[in-house]
Amino acid sequence: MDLFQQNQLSPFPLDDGTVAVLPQLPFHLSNAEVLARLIAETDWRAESVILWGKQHLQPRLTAWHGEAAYTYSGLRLEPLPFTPLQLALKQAVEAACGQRFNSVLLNFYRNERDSMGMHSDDEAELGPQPVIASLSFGAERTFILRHKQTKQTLKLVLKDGTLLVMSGNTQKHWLHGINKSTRPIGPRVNLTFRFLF
Ligand SMILES: O=C(O)CCC(=O)C(=O)O
Ligand SMILES: [Fe+2]
Repeated sequence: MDLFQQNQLSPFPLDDGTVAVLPQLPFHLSNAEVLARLIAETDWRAESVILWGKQHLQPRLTAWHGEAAYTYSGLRLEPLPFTPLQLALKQAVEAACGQRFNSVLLNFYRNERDSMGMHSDDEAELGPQPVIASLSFGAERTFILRHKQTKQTLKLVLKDGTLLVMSGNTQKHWLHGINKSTRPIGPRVNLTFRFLF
């Protein structure tokens, strides 16, 4: 293996989309310290969303930080300013993927019962080819990608410190999500950095 490739994103083979993975984002703090600080310092919210006309509590906690409000599933999230830790993580992610971001959605999966339903991040304010940089800390969870037409399903285990970047037509042709599990799973925090136009 070429040692110089270890700090670079590697493409994950995918039809009709572009996904790349970096197993460990270079950062000056340990993954454990980042996880502990994100859990303790974030103003976590249990948000309700409207699905098929009914109000549901999301099966995870969230926070929205950055420069613009975000609207999805009938929910309008007013942004909080970036914290110093979030800004440092944003800079590390920007350096790794050569893209700028102005917002971040934080997701806190408290245990195996927390999840995220299959969706595309395809809101108009993300532009026609959104670049979404997803950074994970804590327990491993399986990230599922499902093609909207062919139903091809791919699974990727997202480990502590992993950066996954979706770009190109990924949101147009693929859904993604995180399933619940029957096996006990510890806490995980995921940050999805986005650019809102
Ligand atoms: O937790 C994850 O890995 C997925 C997060 C996600 O898809 C999102 O925030 O839109
Ligand atoms: Fe997403």
